[in-house]
Amino acid sequence: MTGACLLAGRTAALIPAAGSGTRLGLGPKAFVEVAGRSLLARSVAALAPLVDEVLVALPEGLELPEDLPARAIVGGPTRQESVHRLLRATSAEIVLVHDAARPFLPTNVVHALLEAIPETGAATAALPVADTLVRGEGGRWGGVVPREGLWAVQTPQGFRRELLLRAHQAAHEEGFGATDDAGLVNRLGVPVTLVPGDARLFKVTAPGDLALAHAVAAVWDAGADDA
Ligand SMILES: Nc1ccn([C@@H]2O[C@H](COP(=O)(O)OP(=O)(O)OP(=O)(O)O)[C@@H](O)[C@H]2O)c(=O)n1
Ligand SMILES: C[C@](O)(CO)[C@H](O)COP(=O)(O)O
Repeated sequence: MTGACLLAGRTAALIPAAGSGTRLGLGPKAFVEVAGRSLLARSVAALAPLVDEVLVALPEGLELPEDLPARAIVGGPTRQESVHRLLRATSAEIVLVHDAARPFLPTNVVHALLEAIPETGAATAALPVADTLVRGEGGRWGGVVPREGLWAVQTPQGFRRELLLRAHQAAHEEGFGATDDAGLVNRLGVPVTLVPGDARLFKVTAPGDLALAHAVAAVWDAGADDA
């Protein structure tokens, strides 16, 4: 439990995996396989050795494969609600929230995140934006958005559980929706530390991402996470 030892208290990995995978179009996405292993199995395998427990939110009616070292709960209608339920299902002091849909998680990113959490109680993996950004207006170039200072946010995201639970409860009561958990915490006025992510941590979202995932798996599965 190398990573967990950096922090006092128990650490849990919370994996929202209850999505329907509409954009990918192959059924519940967490169960889609890349080179013989599901996205969920890959995410669980990356985190289990680094934390005290792994909790997974699944679509209603689906079960966790027996060989995965994790505990399952039923997820909610949105990613935010799935994470809220996961938070209420653990008593760990530190939580790492990681999309099942990001199957290639390098160990060094988890270690960097665990080291960063004590600073403010919240940290996320993210990458500086490297492409030119433009606003699209009716399918046409609507003007450049300066990319200086812009980061693309990934998971995992790490928090003191009490802080993230407070952020989720506030959002829930106010009917506020966000696309990630760090955004909910920052909304409370708490700074979120940005930790360098990794290009291989891309989210499998659309069919084209699956081809990329197969290519990464060929290298990843041969040489662990320093591929
Ligand atoms: N109600 C939901 C929706 C999403 N997720 C999870 O949140 C992560 C990121 O979501 P996304 O990539 O959008 O997955 P889906 O919701 O399955 O995709 P889509 O929007 O194409 O249906 C995924 O691991 C997904 O399983 C979840 O736990 N509960
Ligand atoms: C949480 C996330 O992966 C960070 O980039 C992202 O916001 C999830 O977005 P989605 O539209 O729910 O896939």
